[in-house]
Amino acid sequence: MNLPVVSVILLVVSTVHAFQYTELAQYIDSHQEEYVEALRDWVAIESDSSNVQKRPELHRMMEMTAQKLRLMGGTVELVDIGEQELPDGQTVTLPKVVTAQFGNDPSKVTVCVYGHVDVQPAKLEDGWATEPYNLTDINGNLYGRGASDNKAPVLAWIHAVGAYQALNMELPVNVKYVIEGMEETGSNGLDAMILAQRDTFFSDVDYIIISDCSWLSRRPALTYGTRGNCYFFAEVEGPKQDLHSGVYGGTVIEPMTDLIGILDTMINPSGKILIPGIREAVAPLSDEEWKMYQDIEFDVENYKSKIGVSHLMYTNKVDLLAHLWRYPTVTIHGIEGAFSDRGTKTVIPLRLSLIYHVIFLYPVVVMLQVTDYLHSVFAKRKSPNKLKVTMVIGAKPWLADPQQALYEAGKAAVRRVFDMEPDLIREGGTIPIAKTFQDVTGKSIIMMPIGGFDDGLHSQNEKMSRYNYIEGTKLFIAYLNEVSKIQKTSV
Ligand SMILES: C[C@H](N)C(=O)N[C@@H](Cc1c[nH]cn1)C(=O)O
Repeated sequence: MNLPVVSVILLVVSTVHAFQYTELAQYIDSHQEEYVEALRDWVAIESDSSNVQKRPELHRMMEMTAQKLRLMGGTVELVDIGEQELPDGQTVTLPKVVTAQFGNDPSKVTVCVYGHVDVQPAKLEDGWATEPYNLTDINGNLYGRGASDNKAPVLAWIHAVGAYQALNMELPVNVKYVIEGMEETGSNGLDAMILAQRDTFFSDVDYIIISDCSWLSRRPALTYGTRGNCYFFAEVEGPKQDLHSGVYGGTVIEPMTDLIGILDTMINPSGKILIPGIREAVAPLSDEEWKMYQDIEFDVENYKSKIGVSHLMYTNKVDLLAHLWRYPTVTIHGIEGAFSDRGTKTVIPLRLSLIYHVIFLYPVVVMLQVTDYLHSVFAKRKSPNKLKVTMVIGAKPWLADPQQALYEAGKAAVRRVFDMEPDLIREGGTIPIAKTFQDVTGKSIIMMPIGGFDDGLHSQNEKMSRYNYIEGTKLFIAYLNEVSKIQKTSV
């Protein structure tokens, strides 16, 4: 006689646990304007971590982030990570790291979402069509510095948890956040914080999720590798002051000539790195990788037109992707101290610094190889000037196995939201902290980008499309559900 009652109870239980994706997705769609306003508020903060003058803005950004999470009822901390030493020996306070926690049910999977709210520099006069710190919606694209890198993705992760809360739905996993303000300068201070909190904040974390990269095409992607990068200054110092080029030119061995001379020995016009030991340290592309790259959606013509060039270093897709994702290169960023204004100043600058990147694998190897090489090339010039080479950022590469359950969950979430299979890709940029997360916590990482292929990260007119922002939020909602299904021991 009791039978019907039991079956009713079972029915109720299964309804409560069903994933109500449709309701959550509708909630996201109907709160779209609110999310755009939240992004507008964040983009308005000039949280440029590379400019110490902007440090108060960065502190404000961290406080705003913490406050948003506090208002959602999270357990939030602003973790002091100490000071940053500047090249001139002065020190400035590092922006605090925001940690937050939603749920602590030991029977559930715990994910930790990492993101950053600092940005690269931007000025209208650099060629932006709109004010970089005033989010501007043009045809469904939200233009503003940091919109895609990485403010909208961080907000999307916050909205994802907020949607579950607003609909009174239980979160399928415990969610932690680590949000920092120094990613764009190499995540200063974060390694030490992760190490210090390994057995506390990170002790129950099962998986780490990072959404700080972009799709390669219009097809959603999951990212399983990032390049590392080493940032150098090579300074050549000559006469004790700038010199009139007519009065002294021809007698002086110029710092600029020395600097350009050594610059020309680092990489040849075909992209071959001339610094010994750098290219050779990277394994050749395997047959399996070749096949994977071949299957990836990547339109070379589209890529050329996106960046506005008629020719690239390589013509076929696989070579291009391999040189974008896994082979090292040298990129030159600037010469500090040189005359750069309009006009015809005739002066020999006394001191110049070459600012460049060697995008590669392990910073320690690169630092030694590059420093030794440049000094040896410089020595051959027999110049009386002085060369000083300094590596100011050494960010490690990261690589994961995309066969893991974590990626299967990612594929299922992409299928749910976009009704297609994601591309499995690598990223040419660096997430400086990814390798530390992997090494210190021993946990698996997935990178789940929502940025578009044409977002213009670090460039003029950076944007995030409404489509990617809103559908990306749905993707995170779906992912929380998919990742909750992984057995806690399975990786
Ligand atoms: C991929 C990520 N959004 C990013 O842009 N990372 C930076 C990290 C950085 C900055 N300086 C050194 N590393 C990048 O790859 O440039």
